[in-house]
Amino acid sequence: MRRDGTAPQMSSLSLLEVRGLDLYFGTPSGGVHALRNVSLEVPAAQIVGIVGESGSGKSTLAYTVMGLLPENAEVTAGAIFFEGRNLFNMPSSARRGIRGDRLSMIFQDPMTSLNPVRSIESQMIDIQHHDRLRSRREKRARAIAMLQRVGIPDPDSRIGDYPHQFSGGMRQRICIAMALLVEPALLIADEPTTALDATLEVQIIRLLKDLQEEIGCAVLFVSHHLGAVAELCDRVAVMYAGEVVEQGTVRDIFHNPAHPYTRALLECDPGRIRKRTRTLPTIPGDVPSLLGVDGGCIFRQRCPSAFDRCRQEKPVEYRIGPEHSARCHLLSEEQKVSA
Ligand SMILES: Nc1ncnc2c1ncn2[C@@H]1O[C@H](COP(=O)(O)OP(=O)(O)OP(=O)(O)O)[C@@H](O)[C@H]1O
Repeated sequence: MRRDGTAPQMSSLSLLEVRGLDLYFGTPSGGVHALRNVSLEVPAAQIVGIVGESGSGKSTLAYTVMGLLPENAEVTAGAIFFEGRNLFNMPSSARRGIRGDRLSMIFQDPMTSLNPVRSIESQMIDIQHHDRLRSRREKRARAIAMLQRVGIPDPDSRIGDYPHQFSGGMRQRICIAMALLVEPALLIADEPTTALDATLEVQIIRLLKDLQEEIGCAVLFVSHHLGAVAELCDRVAVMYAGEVVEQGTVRDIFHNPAHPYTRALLECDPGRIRKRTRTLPTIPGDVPSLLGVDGGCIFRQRCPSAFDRCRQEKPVEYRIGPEHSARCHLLSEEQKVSA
């Protein structure tokens, strides 16, 4: 696994490539090792889900890609390539440019991205500031058309309203409209439906899928909700306590899970996926502390199949299929992904 920041060769078609990422948060109790050797790819125009229990590092990964980490975070290894360029080697002005233009994000709470004291109109015109060819009038017309597309009734008159004048579901639709107005190559959606009721969630998931197909952007979709991931995504990465323990196509993960953690999530109650239960099933035991993580398998304390080697040695990534891999000693040495 390359962790040196040299450009990727094997999968040069991917829009986003996260390679061997290690990240710590400095805290008074010591360094929280929140991401460990995380590698992930998002091919152009595909939807990749990241699923895992609370504290597994999903949001931290999303914020690292966006370049929106808090001051106590430090990336100690790895690289992130976006459209072939290492984001960590760019000046911050170039990174900001990419963030407003090629990369967009929607958050769990719409008010994270909406300014409560500015009208939707001024915020939607502002977000198009990279576009120097269109006039303000044209930008307003584009904003209205996008509001219409995401299902805001009477957008012509409502565009002048303020965020508090819309319901939670409508606010999230407005955030989606704003994020897609710049026609990003990659949209990062960090649990965008968690604050909504189940009916609204279904509507927002369908809207995201339709818009992704229309615009042709890729989506990195962070979620607790296995059903939503199964419905929306092409590929899935399963995270546990700061590591990607398994990744593959939706079919690989939901029909042929290889890692005991993924299996535990699915076997707890397979009907939950169908019934659209919105929280991840609870599996016995607790997520381990990320202070002073040792060299063994991170899942071993909760793993029904753990054996001696799991305590002594961290599993490498084993290839199970063309796009399917997992980090577990139960998988044979012959399937090891070449280093
Ligand atoms: N600013 C911070 N300072 C210290 N530790 C942090 C900080 N932000 C996150 N962490 C820790 O990093 C780990 C990963 O957190 P993260 O929020 O990325 O997980 P998550 O999978 O997104 O969880 P959730 O589903 O609850 O949002 C957790 O142990 C968390 O406590």
